[in-house]
Amino acid sequence: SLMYLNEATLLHNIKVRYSKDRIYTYVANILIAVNPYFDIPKIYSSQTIKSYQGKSLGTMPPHVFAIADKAFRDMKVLKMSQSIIVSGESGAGKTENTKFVLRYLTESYGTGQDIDDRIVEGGCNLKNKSAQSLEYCAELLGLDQDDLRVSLTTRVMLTTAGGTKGTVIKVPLKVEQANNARDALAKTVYSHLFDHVVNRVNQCFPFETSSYFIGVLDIAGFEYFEHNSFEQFCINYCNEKLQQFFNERILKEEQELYQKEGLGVNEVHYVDNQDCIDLIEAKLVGILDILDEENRLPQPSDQHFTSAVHQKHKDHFRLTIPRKSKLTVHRNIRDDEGFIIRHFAGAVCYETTQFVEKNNDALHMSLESLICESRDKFIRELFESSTNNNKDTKQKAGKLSFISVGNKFKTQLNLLLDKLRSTGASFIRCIKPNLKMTSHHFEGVQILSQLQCSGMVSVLDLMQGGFPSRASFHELYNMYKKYMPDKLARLDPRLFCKALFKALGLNEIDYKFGLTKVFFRPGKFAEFDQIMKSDPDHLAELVKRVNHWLVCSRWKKVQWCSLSVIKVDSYPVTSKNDGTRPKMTPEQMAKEMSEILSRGPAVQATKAAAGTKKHDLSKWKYAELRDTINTSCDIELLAACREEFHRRLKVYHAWKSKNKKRNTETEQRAPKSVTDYDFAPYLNNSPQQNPAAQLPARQQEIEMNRQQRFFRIPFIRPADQYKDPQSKKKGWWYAHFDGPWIARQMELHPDKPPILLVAGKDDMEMCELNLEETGLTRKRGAEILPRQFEEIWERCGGIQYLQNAIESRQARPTYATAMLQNLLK
Ligand SMILES: Nc1ncnc2c1ncn2[C@@H]1O[C@H](COP(=O)(O)OP(=O)(O)OP(=O)(O)O)[C@@H](O)[C@H]1O
Repeated sequence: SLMYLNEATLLHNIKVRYSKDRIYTYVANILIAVNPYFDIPKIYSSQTIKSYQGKSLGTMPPHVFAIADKAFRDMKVLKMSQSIIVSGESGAGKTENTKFVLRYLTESYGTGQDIDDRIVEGGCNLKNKSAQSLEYCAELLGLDQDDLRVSLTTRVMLTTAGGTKGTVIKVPLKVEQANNARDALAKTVYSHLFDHVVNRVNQCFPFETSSYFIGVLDIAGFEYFEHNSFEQFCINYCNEKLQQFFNERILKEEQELYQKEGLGVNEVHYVDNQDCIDLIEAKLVGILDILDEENRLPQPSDQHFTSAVHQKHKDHFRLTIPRKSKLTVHRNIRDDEGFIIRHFAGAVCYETTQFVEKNNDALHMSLESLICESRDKFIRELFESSTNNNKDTKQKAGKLSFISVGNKFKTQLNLLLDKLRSTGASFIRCIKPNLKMTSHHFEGVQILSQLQCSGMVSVLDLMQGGFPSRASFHELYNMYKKYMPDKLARLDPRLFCKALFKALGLNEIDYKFGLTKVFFRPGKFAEFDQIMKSDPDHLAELVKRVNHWLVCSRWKKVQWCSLSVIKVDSYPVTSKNDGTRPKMTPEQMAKEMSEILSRGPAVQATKAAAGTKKHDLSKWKYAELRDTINTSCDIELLAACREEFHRRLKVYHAWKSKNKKRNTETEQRAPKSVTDYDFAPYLNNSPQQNPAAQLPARQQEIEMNRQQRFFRIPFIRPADQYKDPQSKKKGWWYAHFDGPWIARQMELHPDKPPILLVAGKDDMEMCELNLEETGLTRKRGAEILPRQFEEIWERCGGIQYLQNAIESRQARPTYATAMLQNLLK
C-alpha cells in the first residue's frame, strides 16, 4: 500500500516490483502488467493456476490469473456477463495476457460452456508493392493477374453526358487513388475473412444453453507519433470512449468500496471527458460528421474540412490550431492542415492530409465485380454474401459511392460500449518496459508516458478526490506495533488503530475508519507515519493518551451496550425516524436503564399479545394509516397498515381505469405487463375484509419485508404500439421493491426527461401491486442488481429527489430513505 498515491510513487513502486520480477501490480482493482520479455519461472504454471482458484482479489499477490478468477466468480455470483479489457501499445503483452486469461479459465473451469473469447483487433495494412506481390495476391484470390492489375490501376466509367451516352471507358487512377483502391481491397478481404472466422468460432459455442459470457477485449491503446493521421484519430477516439467507461467503472468501484466499508461518503470528484467525445462524435457538429459532409461535396478537400472544424469549434477547450503546439514540428503546420485535440492522455496534433480519402471505404465497382468472379469458391462466397447484404450501398457505374469509415467506426464502437456497459468489467493495462523490447531494462520516461496514455494517471487524479491511500488494520498494526509498549501491542488490530488515531487527535476529515481498513485523504497517510516516527518523548506522551482514550472508550462502550441490549429487546424498530441516538450523560443513562428494567414484565406481556393480535384497518382514515406507517414501531401493525394502504390504492386504480375515457392516453404507472393483473380476487372480496388475511404465513411475510429487490423492464409508448420494431421508441421502467411493496419507481422515456417516484410522495402514480402480483420475479432478465438501479437513480437526480421528499416529510420510511439518511449523516 502506498502512503502517497501519485504518478511518481506508482512509477517507483512498479520499478521496485519489476526489479524483483513482480510484473503485476494493482491500482485499486486495475491490473498493471509489465512485459518482462523473458519467461519468469513458474509464474504461469498449473500449480500457480490452482493457487488462484476461488480466491478474492487481493488475497494473493497481483496476477492476471486473479483477474480471470474474479471475472469468473462475478459472472457466477452476480449472474452477469463479464468483460476483461486488455490494452497497451504494440508489444506490451496484450496478446500474451489474453492467452493467459483464456488458459486460466479453460484449465480452471472447463471449456465451452461459459467462456466466449471475443477478440477485437485493429485494422491491417497489407502492402503489395512489387509485381511478385501482385502475382501472389492474384493467385490467392483466384484472379487473373492482368485483370487484377487493371482493376487496381483504372476505374470503369459509364458516360452520362456528351458523346455517346452509356459508353464504358476506363479511366486510369492517380497513384494515390490506386493506393487507396489497393488498401480498400486489402481491408475488405481482411474484414470478410475476420467475420468469417468469428462466425465459425461462434458456431462452436452453445449460445442457446449458456446465459452469460466472459468477453476478452484485446485492444490497441492511445497512440501519438510525430505525425498522426486518421488512423491515430480513430484509435484515440476509441480510447477516449473506453477511458470514459473506465472512469465510470473505477469511480463506481471506489464508491462501492466506500459503501462496503461503511465510510458514509459517496462522492468522488473528477473531470470527465464527455466534451472531448462530443467534439468528435456529436451529430452534425462533431469532427466525424463534418468529415462526412466534406466527403459528400462534389469536390471535397482536406483543407476545407480542416477549416470547417476550426470554424465550428472556435473556442472549444479541447481543440486548437497546430501553431499552438509545444513542438516545433507541429508549429509549422498551417491552420487548414491540421488540428490539435486535448485528449485525456495529452494533446495530439493530427495532420489532416488524406483524412477525406481515408474516410471512404468504398471499393470501386470494377474491383468488386472482379473479385466476385474469383475462381476460388470460398472467396466468391465471402463476397457474395456481403454484396447481397449491401445492395443499397452498391455503387452505380462510374461513381465511387461513399461509405464512411468514421461513422462505421463510431457505430461499431458504440455497440461495443453498450455491450461493455451491460457487463461487469476488469481492466488489464499492459506496459512495455523499454523501446528495445529487452528484459531487465526499465525506462521510466517511457513507462510514465504509457501510464498516462492508459488513463492510469487520470485514475489517480480521480482517486485523489476521495481517499486514495488505504491500509488494512493488520497492515497498520504490523507497521507500528514496534513503537508501542507491550500492553498496547496486545490489542486487537482494529482497536489498536482506533486508539492510536484518537490519541493523536487527527482531524477526522483526513481519514475514515472502514470495516477492515483505514482510508486517508491524499498525503495524510504519510503525515500520520511521520508523527508516529517522531521523537521518543512525543511517543511516551502519545502512549499515555492512548491509554486514557482506551479506558474512557471501554467504559462508554459498556454503558451503551447494556442500554442497547435492553432497548433492542423492547423496541424492535428504532423509535426515532431520523435514527439519531439521544445524547445522554452517564447519570441520565443509568436512570433510563433502571426505568427500562422495571418495565421488563410489561414489555414481555405486550410482546406476547402482539403475536396473536389481528388488525382490522378497513375503517381507518387515510391520515391514520399514513401516520402509523410513519411513526409506529410495531412491525405487525406496520405491515397491516401497508397492506391496507395498497389494497385501497388497488381499488382506486381499478376504479380509475374503469372510468377513464376510451382512447385517452394516460401516463403509465407501470408497463402493461405489470398492471394487467387479475382484479377478481380483490374485487370479489368485501372491502371490509383485510387482504392480509389471504397472504401466506405472516411470519414469512415479515421476513420478506426486509428483502430489497430491483427490476427493470422495457416499455413501448402506446402511440408506437403498432409501429415496426425499428421505429418504436423504447423506454425503461425501473422498480425497487422494499419487501412486497414498491419503494421507488423510475421511468426513462426515449423522448422526455426521466420520471422519478418515491413511496409516500407519489403513491397515486406508482405501481400498487405487491411484488408477487406483478409477476416480475418470474420474468426472465427483469431482476437487476441493486447497484444497477442505484446508478441510474443517481444519474437521474434520484438522491436529491428522495432527499427533498424526506425533508418535506412526504416520503414513507423505506429501506431507501433509511439508507439515504444514513449516508447524509
Ligand atoms: N508475460 C510475459 N512473459 C514473457 N514474455 C512475454 C510476456 N508478455 C509478453 N511477452 C513477450 O512480448 C512479446 C509481445 O507480446 P504480445 O504479442 O502479447 O504484445 P501485444 O501487445 O499483443 O502486441 P501487438 O499489439 O503488436 O499485437 C511476446 O511475443 C513475448 O515474447
